[in-house]
Amino acid sequence: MTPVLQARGLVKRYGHVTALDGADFDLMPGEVLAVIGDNGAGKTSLIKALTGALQPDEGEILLDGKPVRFRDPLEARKHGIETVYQDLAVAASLDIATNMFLGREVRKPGPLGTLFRMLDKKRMREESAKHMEDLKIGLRSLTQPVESLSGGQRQGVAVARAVAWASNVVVMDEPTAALGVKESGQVLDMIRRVRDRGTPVVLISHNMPHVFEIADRIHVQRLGRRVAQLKPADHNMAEVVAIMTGAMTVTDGKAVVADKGAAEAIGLS
Ligand SMILES: Nc1ncnc2c1ncn2[C@@H]1O[C@H](COP(=O)(O)OP(=O)(O)OP(=O)(O)O)[C@@H](O)[C@H]1O
Repeated sequence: MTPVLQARGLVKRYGHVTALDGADFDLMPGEVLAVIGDNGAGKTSLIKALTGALQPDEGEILLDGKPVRFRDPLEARKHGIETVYQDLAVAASLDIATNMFLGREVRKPGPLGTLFRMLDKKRMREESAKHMEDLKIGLRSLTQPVESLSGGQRQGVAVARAVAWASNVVVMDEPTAALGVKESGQVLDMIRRVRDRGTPVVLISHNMPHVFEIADRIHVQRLGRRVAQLKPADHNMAEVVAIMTGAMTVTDGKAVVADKGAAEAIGLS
């Protein structure tokens, strides 16, 4: 099976700091792939390179097996790759339907739209309502401003927007970081629905229980490169954390102690 999105040997240097040091990446069709790693492991840099927000110094990116180069996030979006950023890029004072169509406004048909640039608010509301329903995001009214929503509902709007436009990949950077238990649960449900719709999801997360709950596979990033690809069913959380920190490595699909001192320090071995 050809990966939907792939990277080979990505390198990104910031002066003396090497954020990406030959990073590989593979996202398979229809999966939720969690990207985990310690602080500074290069998760954000990897995701930025894959979504056009950063230009790698070396390496290549392939979409459906074909080499691509995204000069900016807009170009990645044109290729069906949508990103939900941690700092929720929703416009708080605008209503939900307008947020869904931000940057992609639908104009009225005929001269009202082409000459007078009038927005087709009705159509945008109807389409937004359909997307919200698809993802089971229960909102009373799409004309309420986003600032009147709870954190989880705002996240819902950001996710729904990404999903609505993503034809290939949805990338989410810590989507549950700022949310409570119930709201996190709703976002995880939403991610499942996106996957069930057939769109693969890349999820950066520090939250190991969430990763284990939702991911089909885990990409472990360490010191600027991918050090393991795992299935949550094959490992327990302690092992995965040990691999993330370098206390263990994966050899022939099995986690083995690589650094005895570090492994003992986290209660393994
Ligand atoms: N714009 C930048 N200028 C200089 N150094 C940078 C820049 N962006 C990232 N870095 C450095 O590159 C390394 C990787 O950073 P990156 O943000 O990709 O890691 P991360 O795994 O996402 O970390 P975190 O979990 O803390 O967000 C770090 O050492 C970081 O300080």
